Amino acid sequence: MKRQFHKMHGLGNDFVVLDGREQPIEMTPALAKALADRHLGIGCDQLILLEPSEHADVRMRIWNHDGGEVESCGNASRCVVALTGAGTLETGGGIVEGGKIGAEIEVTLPPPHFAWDEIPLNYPMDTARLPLGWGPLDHPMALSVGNPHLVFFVDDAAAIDLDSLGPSIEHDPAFPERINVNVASIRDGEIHLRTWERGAGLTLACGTGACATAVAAIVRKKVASPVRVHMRGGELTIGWAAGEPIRMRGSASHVFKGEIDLEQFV
Ligand SMILES: N[C@@H](CCC[C@H](N)C(=O)O)C(=O)O
Repeated sequence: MKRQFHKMHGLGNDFVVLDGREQPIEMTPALAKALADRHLGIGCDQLILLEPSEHADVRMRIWNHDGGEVESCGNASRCVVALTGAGTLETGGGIVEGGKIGAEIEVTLPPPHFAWDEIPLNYPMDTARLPLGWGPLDHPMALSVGNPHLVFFVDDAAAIDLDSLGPSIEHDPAFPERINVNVASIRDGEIHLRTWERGAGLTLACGTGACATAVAAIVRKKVASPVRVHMRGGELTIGWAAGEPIRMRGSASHVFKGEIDLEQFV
């Protein structure tokens, strides 16, 4: 049976969104990976499935490009709010609130976690400044904004060879659920960010990466809130104060609507 899908993106971080609220869809890692494949499927960084929720307007489930199901996706949260008009989303990373502000979408993620076992790390460490390093990258902050992130501050994020460092950091045994890797530079009070995403590689933008990096930069007193975060695909504005949820504002774009026979992929 053919199913409708929406191709969307947030700053070039692209998604295939399927709606299983009325007619359920049985998603598997293999099906998600096949649909996300840019040669053999529709192609996307993350596959998003909408389901009914008892706790929010919509349940949003997320699979990475490699077929692994994960907890949170900041850019997709804005896209789902824009697509459905939902005010609340149930995600594996908690309830996300969202709404339209002018031409942009603002979503609010639950407060970040800094405890080593909540990120999670494999053993206790000072998460504010991990005693670890990989080549030119060292002493990152580790935190969870619903999903796990490392944030490295460097002089020039563009000069870091993330294509080779990203995979080894993502798969380091210190991180039992693997990890998203952010490298950031601060210029004129604003953040310039590149993210190696767990399960998706180098993307044009990462919403939760921008949130994690803004939180880390505010904790280390490198910037004030709200802060502008520049990525290759565009900009986000992130606001946060200790103990509070994280506010992220930016665009959400609908590219096209299509139909696909899911049976052909199983
Ligand atoms: N692109 C996303 C994050 C998607 C999930 C991430 N790769 C993970 O594995 O946690 C975003 O915009 O936040």
